[in-house]
Amino acid sequence: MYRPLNIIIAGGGTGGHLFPGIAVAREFMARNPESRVLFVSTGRPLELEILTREGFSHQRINVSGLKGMGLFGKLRAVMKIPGSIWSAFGVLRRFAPDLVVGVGGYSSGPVVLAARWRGIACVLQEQNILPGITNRLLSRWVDRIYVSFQETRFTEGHAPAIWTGNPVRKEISYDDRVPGIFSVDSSSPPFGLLVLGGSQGAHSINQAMVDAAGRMGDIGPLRIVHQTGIQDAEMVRAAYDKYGISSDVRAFFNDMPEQYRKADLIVCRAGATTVAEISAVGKASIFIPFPHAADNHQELNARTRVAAGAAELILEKDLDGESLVNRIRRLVEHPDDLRDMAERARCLGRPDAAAEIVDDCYQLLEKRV
Ligand SMILES: CC(=O)N[C@H]1[C@@H](OP(=O)(O)OP(=O)(O)OC[C@H]2O[C@@H](n3ccc(=O)[nH]c3=O)[C@H](O)[C@@H]2O)O[C@H](CO)[C@@H](O)[C@@H]1O
Repeated sequence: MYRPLNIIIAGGGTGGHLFPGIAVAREFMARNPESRVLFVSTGRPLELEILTREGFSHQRINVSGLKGMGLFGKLRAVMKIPGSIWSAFGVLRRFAPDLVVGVGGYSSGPVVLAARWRGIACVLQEQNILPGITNRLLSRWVDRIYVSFQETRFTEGHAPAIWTGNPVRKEISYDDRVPGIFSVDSSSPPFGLLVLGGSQGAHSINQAMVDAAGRMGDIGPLRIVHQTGIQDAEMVRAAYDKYGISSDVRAFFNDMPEQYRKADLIVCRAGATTVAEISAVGKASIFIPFPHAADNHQELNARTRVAAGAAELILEKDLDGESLVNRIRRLVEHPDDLRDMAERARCLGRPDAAAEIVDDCYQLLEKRV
C-alpha cells in the first residue's frame, strides 16, 4: 500500500517539460488517490489550459529566464530571483510537500532551491540528452536525477542519476491490443502523415509543407494531419485545399494519442518528449530538429534514434519542399522500411518511465523517514 503524498511538480513552460510532469503526477495519483499534486511554474496560457483539463492545481511563480536576454533583461531576471525564492517558501509552507519534482525550465529553480533549504526531498527529471541549464545548476542540490537518455551526463558532484526514460502519458504508449499501431499497410489507403512542430508549431516545417503540397500529386492518396502553431494555420490549410489534399490542420491537438495511432509516418521537430512518445507508440519518423535549441540538443536527441535505424533526419539547412517530398515519397513507396523503422523505434521506448520514477521516489522517501 502506498501512503498518500503531497507532491509539487516544479517547472514546465512548454509541453515538452509539462507532459512528463503530468505523466509522473498521474502515476502518483494512481498509487494513492488521496495524494495531492500541485504544479508550480510561470503559468503560460497553454500550460494552464492543459492543467485545468487534466484536473491538476497550479500555482504561479514570478520568475524570468536568463537565456537569450539582453543585458537589461538579464538584470531584471536576476533581480526577480530573491522574490521568487521568497514566494517559493510561501508555497512550500502552505502546501507542505513531501517531495518536489523539478521537470526543468527556469521556474523550477527557486522552488527546488527553497525546498532543499527546508530539507524537503527533491528530485529532477531531465528530458533531453543534454541537460538544460536549470537542471545542471540544481543537479548537486537534489537527491536523484531521472534521465531520459542513457547517454546523458551531468558535471561532477551531481546527485545519483538513474536512466528511466522520459515519462510518457499512458494512453500514448504502444499497446498491441489497439488496432492502428504498425498500421503501415499499402492496401488500406490513404497514407496517414502526421506533421508536428513541437508544442508551439514550427514555421520552417510549415513553410516546407506548403512548398511540398504542390509536389505531392504522384504520391497516392494521402491524409495529412498537421499541427502548425497559432501563426500559420490558415496558410497551411489553404495550401492543402488548393491541391485537393485531405487534411486536418490545427494550431494544437488535444487528442495526440489518437493522432499518433492513425499515423503511418511522422514528420516533426525533435523535442525530447515528442521523441520519447514516438518510441512509446512505435512509429516511423523524419526528424527536423530546431537548430536554435540550447547547445543544439534537438539534433542530438534525434541522432540517437537515427543511429538505431528508428528514424530519418533532415537538418533545417537542407529543408525545403522538394527534399521533404522526396523523403516522404520514398518511404510511402517502401512500406517495409517504414515498418522496420517503427519496430526499431518501439524497441527504444521506455513506457514504464513514470512508474519507475514513482517507485524510486517512494523508496527515497522511505529511507528519509
Ligand atoms: C524550442 C525548444 O527549446 N523546445 C524544447 C521544448 O520543446 P516542446 O515543448 O516543443 O516539446 P516536445 O516536442 O518535447 O513535446 C511536445 C509535447 O506537446 C504535445 N503536443 C504537441 C503538439 C500538439 O498539437 N499537441 C500536443 O499535445 C506532444 O504530445 C508532447 O507531449 O521542450 C523539449 C523537452 O524539454 C525540448 O527537447 C525542446 O527542445
